[in-house]
Amino acid sequence: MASIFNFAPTSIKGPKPEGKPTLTVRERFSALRNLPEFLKLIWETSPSLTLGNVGLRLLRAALPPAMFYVGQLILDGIIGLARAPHTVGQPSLTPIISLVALEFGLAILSDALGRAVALLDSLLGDLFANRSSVRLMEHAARLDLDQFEDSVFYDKLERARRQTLSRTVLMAQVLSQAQDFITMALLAVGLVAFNPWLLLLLLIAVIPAFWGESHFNERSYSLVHSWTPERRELDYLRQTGASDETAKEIKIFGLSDFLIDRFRTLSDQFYQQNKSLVVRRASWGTFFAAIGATGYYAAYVYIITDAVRGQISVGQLTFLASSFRQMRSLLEGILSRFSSVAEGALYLQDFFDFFHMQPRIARDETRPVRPFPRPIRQGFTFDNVGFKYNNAEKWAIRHLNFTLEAGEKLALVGENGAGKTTLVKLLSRLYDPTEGRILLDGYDLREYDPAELRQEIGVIFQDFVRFQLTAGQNLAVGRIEEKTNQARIQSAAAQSLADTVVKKLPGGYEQMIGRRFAGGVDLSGGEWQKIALGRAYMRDAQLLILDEPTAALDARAEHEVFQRFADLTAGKTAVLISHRFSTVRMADRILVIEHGEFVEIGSHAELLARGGRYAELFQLQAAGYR
Ligand SMILES: Nc1ncnc2c1ncn2[C@@H]1O[C@H](COP(=O)(O)OP(=O)(O)OP(=O)(O)O)[C@@H](O)[C@H]1O
Repeated sequence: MASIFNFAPTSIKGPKPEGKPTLTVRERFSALRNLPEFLKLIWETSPSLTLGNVGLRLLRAALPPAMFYVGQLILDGIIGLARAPHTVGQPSLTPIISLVALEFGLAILSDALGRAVALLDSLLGDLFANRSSVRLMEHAARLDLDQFEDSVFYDKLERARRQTLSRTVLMAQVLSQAQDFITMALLAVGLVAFNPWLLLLLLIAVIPAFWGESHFNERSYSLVHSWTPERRELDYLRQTGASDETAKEIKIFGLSDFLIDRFRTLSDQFYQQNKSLVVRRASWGTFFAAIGATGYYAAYVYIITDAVRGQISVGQLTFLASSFRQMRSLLEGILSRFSSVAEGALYLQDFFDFFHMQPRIARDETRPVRPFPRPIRQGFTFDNVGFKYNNAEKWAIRHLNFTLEAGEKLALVGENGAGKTTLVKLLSRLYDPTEGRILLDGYDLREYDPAELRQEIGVIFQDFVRFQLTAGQNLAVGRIEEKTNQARIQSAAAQSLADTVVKKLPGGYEQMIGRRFAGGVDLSGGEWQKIALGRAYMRDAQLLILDEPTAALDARAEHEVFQRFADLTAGKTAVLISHRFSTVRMADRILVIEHGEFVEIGSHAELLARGGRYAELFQLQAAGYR
């Protein structure tokens, strides 16, 4: 992942090439195939709002030609009256007044419809954005942990996230496109009846503007696309530079200038590249618009000539001129919108790409799942297990063979980076082994439903999450279905010593903890750890895993926690990771790993007697206390 602390040669130094290689026209068109799926999503968001929106737009599409036609009738009527011989008597104005009233009615209707469509657009857009965000969160929750650890994934997630809001614009564009098409077709009927060549002239005149729009939209998409990692980094810098979690270290180490410089450099580079693009776009846009105007005025002169020669009436002249003007702007709008719709469809590709990513660790729907053993009889057997992280060169774990017996308390010992946490992640199927397999009661872990497996496992990681929630909710996350079960929350708190922490909080279990939200109270590292430990007791799991659960606890609290742990987990299987041998020695057996490989296993006494690696590490730590 791109990091601000990693100024590798890959970081941007000089100007970045502007985006990916240019997309071909075919690629641009083929992105349009995403539209039906997109429209389906809009429909599913709210069938009634979608129907209402389309219906009103259809009605509105027919209004401009109707109004122009009424305008023509009014003008011709007036001229007819003016030319009529006055001897016949006072001519009646009633038909003309009725026509004006009709045009007035149509004008009011058109305005009301426009506002109603805008209203429905915004309501539907809001619903769509909310629904997309929910789907995004749901889908992200299904994906595997290693997908989250991949920067390509983050880029996709980022692009999809940015899509949820801007897609509502695309929705309005697609619908407006259809509406304008209908208006244009109706106007074209009148124009073709007069002279089909004029329609052709109009089309040719707007093609350069269309091409220009389409070209620059594609360049702008490429620029934004290729800048995704840097934009993510910009967000990261903005967040890191000003957040409650980082303020302490940023002040102590005086990092703000460093972060701001990096932000400034990156944002300036993006600004410069974007500026050069928008300036070119504006210049070419002006030129192409002038070509469009030339076509329009050529046709206008042609129509005027016909009117002067008396081949068409003045009413027809205004009808044609208005139709022509309207068609030109409609056509320009349609064509330029077409390219932004095509651009939007390109972005949709990113949106759908994210949704098409599938987790690998999921229940195999084609095979019946093996029911989870209750109770576990034999335990978990590591059968030559090896694991390599994505994009990692070396094995994190290799050739691991041992059995975690049902009901035993196993401690994992090894130096930093030995592979202890990785082993635990494999046990809880956050990852699957790269080679070998893990058996539960003799069957591959993959044969069980991962969701059921995780229900039976309670893990507290060393980097547990400090949720900005109330104290009670922070405990309840261990079993969120029980969030209203106060008795259970309190009993879990008592077991993990978290009750002593909660007692001191002004709001007790209702107290918001963490500093992010109003009224929040922060806790010390050890106090947070007691709360996190409580999560393990909230869970009624058969296997409990504590990954350095006591590192931040004082000596007395640690001793007490483990005294209780032994009692509370009687009959359950437990795995403990700790660097403190006072804790480790309480386990039934201790597994020592080094560089991801098995070194030895046995009870504290056995391992000491053996005089191997464990004995050496133990003596080393004991010497420190002497
Ligand atoms: N998400 C990851 N992606 C790539 N490599 C990783 C990842 N997590 C851990 N590693 C690497 O895998 C190896 C084992 O890491 P692991 O976290 O299992 O060690 P550990 O024994 O728990 O260490 P510690 O005592 O420091 O917590 C290390 O070399 C580490 O750099």
